[in-house]
Amino acid sequence: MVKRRVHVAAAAIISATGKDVLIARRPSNVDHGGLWEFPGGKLAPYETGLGGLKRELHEELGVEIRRAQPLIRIHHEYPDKHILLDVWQVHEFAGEPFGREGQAVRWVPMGELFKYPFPAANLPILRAVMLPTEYLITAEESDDALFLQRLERAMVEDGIRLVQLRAKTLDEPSYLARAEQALALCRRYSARLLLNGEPELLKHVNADGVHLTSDRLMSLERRPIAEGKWLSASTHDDRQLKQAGRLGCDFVSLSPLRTTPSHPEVFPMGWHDFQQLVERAAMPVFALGGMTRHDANHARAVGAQGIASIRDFWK
Ligand SMILES: Nc1nc2c([nH]c(=O)n2[C@@H]2O[C@H](COP(=O)(O)OP(=O)(O)OP(=O)(O)O)[C@@H](O)[C@H]2O)c(=O)[nH]1
Ligand SMILES: [Mg+2]
Repeated sequence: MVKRRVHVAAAAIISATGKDVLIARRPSNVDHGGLWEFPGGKLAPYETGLGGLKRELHEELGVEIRRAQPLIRIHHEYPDKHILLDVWQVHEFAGEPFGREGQAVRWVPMGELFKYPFPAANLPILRAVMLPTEYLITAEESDDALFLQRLERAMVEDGIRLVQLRAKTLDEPSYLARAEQALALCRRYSARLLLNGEPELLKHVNADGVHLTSDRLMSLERRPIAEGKWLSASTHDDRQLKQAGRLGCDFVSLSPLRTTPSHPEVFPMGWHDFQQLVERAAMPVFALGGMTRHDANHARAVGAQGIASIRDFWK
């Protein structure tokens, strides 16, 4: 059977406070009826993603998009069709959204999205909505006080809300002690903290998740931590991205985009190859390797969640 290919544009509409997202319930008589969704619909052959989305949001909700940014593109195989979900984050709109087709419409705090039943293709979208555009990877720092001072600066001045504690030069007791302190600081700023290392570290420090090295990623047969915690991993190629998909990683970094002083011997992939890899990834992907905040918009334009960096946030 040759499957139908359907291109759908959908919107994660963000409230003015930045805290809530608008979802709608699909009528019971259609495909995936009764499930919740991000408003949108099928594109006509002549439409672009954003063009079609503007029409759909007008038809379904009575709103006009003022400012939108690509969020994530998902390819998903349903039994009867191949679907491309082209999802945009809408930051500004005109009009008061209501269910013009009689559908229920609701503003939901981002952290509560997981409580609603969505179609199977939507899981990566939920993750993307909850994740920020910037992922801070901490630098090696021998002094705990200086470490905490730099981490706090990044949260206060750069607005960092997602942190990976990478400290390869510390032994385990020192790492765990630093992790406790970093976690307390992250909690004050509502930032999430992932531990870089073995999944078992979570038994000692109740952080938000774990980041796996690519070697560790490839050695695992199943997701090593519960669904309630975030699982991320370092990836460098298609094979590792596929493995991340199999394990159910919530997001990954993909590197090296550019050459960096830390890995001068590694050949960089550049934006073209990066875009091709991201297009087939099953989860949000952060671009890593010589990235700065100035690259974030471009990273989003080629399908990434945003950028990950050590140096740009560590001052
Ligand atoms: N709009 C939307 N569709 C989704 C989402 N997730 C998902 O799997 N889909 C699927 O993508 C397809 C979109 O179709 P749709 O019913 O919204 O299309 P439409 O607004 O153009 O309606 P129509 O074809 O009935 O006129 C459906 O098969 C739907 O189940 C989502 O979050 N939002
Ligand atoms: Mg629709």
